[in-house]
Amino acid sequence: MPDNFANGTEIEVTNLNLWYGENHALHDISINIPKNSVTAFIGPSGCGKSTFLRCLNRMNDLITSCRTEGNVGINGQAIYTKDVDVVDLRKRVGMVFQKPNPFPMSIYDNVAYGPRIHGAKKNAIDGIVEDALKAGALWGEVSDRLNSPALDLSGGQQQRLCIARTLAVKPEVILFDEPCSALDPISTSKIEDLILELKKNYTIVIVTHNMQQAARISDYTAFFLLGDLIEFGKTEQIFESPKEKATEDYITGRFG
Ligand SMILES: Nc1ncnc2c1ncn2[C@@H]1O[C@H](COP(=O)(O)OP(=O)(O)OP(=O)(O)O)[C@@H](O)[C@H]1O
Repeated sequence: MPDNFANGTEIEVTNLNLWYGENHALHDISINIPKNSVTAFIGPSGCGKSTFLRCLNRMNDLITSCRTEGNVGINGQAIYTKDVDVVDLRKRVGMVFQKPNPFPMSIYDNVAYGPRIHGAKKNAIDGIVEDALKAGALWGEVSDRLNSPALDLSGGQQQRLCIARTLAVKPEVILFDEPCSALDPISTSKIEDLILELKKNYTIVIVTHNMQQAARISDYTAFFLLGDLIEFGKTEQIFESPKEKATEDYITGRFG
């Protein structure tokens, strides 16, 4: 497993196991995820990609049947210890979901929401909103209608708004759970360009069903199968010379 990344390690996972009730859904996962890179999680439906992604900001805590063992460190800080403030953790490790989910409020208020909760000064909010919308590649399309309802935006614009909303609280990591699966090809391409831009400043982890997308935008790829992490490496290596037969079978379309 590569662990001497050019920019260092951002996320360190050691022997992570997860159960939903009796269902042992993740088996002893260990992986180091590099800083300032895009890492893609691929694998057939139900293999645990989204479950594992949600472990990285303790989103599974919200599921009562779910139990986790093992360690996850973000920038050297363990996140499964008792003293961790999960609200602060989710600010550090933001998440963008499959379906754009803006709040039913204005474009401005969507982006201002997080900074306000986290105590940003009133006179700083305008600047934060503008910067986040610019970084989310949406400013040019909405700067003259910041007070319009976010739900009036197109699906692709809503997804970029959700990214801007995540950026507004200055995360270290952004988790994307199939962010383009509800979008058309043009909106998808805008989000992919944005992800490539964002990796300069953030560590990105993306779950995708779309192998072309993984090949286009990720630096590293992890292949999961039935709750196991089968193989992890540079994307080029995983797609061109996988070490495991199961990886090869999956990427060549023999199953999944
Ligand atoms: N909230 C939940 N409660 C109980 N079991 C769950 C829950 N979410 C997922 N699972 C189970 O955990 C396993 C992994 O599911 P998960 O959604 O993480 O897989 P996935 O690889 O992301 O799938 P897909 O590509 O279809 O989204 C599956 O057996 C699934 O049924």
